[in-house]
Amino acid sequence: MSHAPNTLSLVADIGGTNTRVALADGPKVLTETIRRYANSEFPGLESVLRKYVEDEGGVDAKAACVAVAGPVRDGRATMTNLDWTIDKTTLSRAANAETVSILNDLQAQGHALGHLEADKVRTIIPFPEASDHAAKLVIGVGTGFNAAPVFELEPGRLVAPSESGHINLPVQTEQDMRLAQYVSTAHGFPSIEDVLSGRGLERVYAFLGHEANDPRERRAADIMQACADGSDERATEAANVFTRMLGSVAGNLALIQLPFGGVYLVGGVSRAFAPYLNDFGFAQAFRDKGRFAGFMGNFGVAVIEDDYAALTGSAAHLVSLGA
Ligand SMILES: Nc1ncnc2c1ncn2[C@@H]1O[C@H](COP(=O)(O)OP(=O)(O)OP(=O)(O)O)[C@@H](O)[C@H]1O
Repeated sequence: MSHAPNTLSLVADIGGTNTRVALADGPKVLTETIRRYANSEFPGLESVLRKYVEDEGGVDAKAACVAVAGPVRDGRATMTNLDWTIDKTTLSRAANAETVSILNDLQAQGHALGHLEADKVRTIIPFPEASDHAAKLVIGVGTGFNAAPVFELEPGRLVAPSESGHINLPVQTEQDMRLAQYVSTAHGFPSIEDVLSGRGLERVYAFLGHEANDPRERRAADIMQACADGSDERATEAANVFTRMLGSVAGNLALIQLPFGGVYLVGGVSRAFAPYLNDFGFAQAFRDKGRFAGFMGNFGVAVIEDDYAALTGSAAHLVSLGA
């Protein structure tokens, strides 16, 4: 398929395992152009984008934006598990575009808010009245954990990046303390991401086995499947522990950023947990902030059930740059 020149932009979401690439018309991602590539099969971003252009039968993009699961500094991204150089020079060469931008993937998720289909936003805690300009907060739980506040300013939207998955796990109960110690013994430091991620859920399951003197291991997707069919009590308990920790951490981040416009959970693990958050105590843990428990009622919470939201956010960001 070939498109008219200089009307479309090229967007990509580089995750821990896969890169998704698409074309966008303004903030709208053209779903029929979305393609997914396994990172392990490519030496770098340039070759993935070249393959995409080839697969699409030629692309002439006026702008390009990539969302990267890793910190971005001075237009250069580094990834924890991937030896790719991602900078503006590489991107403009690969995409042959005038305007290029590199975002952290959670920044892209923040830029997607307001551009997603209504049926992709699942309310967990109802949203109280808020002004259109109220701050929002996106929290990503997938291969890793991260968060980004979203501010509506006069010149446009600001989504501030962070690396909040790497701060200490909060400890409130005796069990939290033992879980933090368990993670610390294995990894030297108990970070939020060590528990609140796909691998983290597997770790919580292993921790419960360690506590019960009955060690067993299961993959994250199997744990959620066992939760759904009620076939493994430990899986249900692991999902409960995970949900309460997620509520507690989301509440902490809400108190730091004051997102009166809402908290949005994104990522593959958030989507897998969406049907369980209410039953497993997310709201109670979110509000469990002592004398600020009532104040926590200011924040609504929703799950974004759209695997391509980072692509939409990248496209929306290019529009805001005037591309
Ligand atoms: N059904 C499921 N229940 C719970 N966790 C799951 C499920 N399916 C996948 N996961 C976990 O979700 C994580 C992947 O999350 P996500 O889909 O957000 O990927 P990502 O971080 O964007 O990167 P990539 O697409 O490259 O994997 C993995 O840790 C995996 O174990």
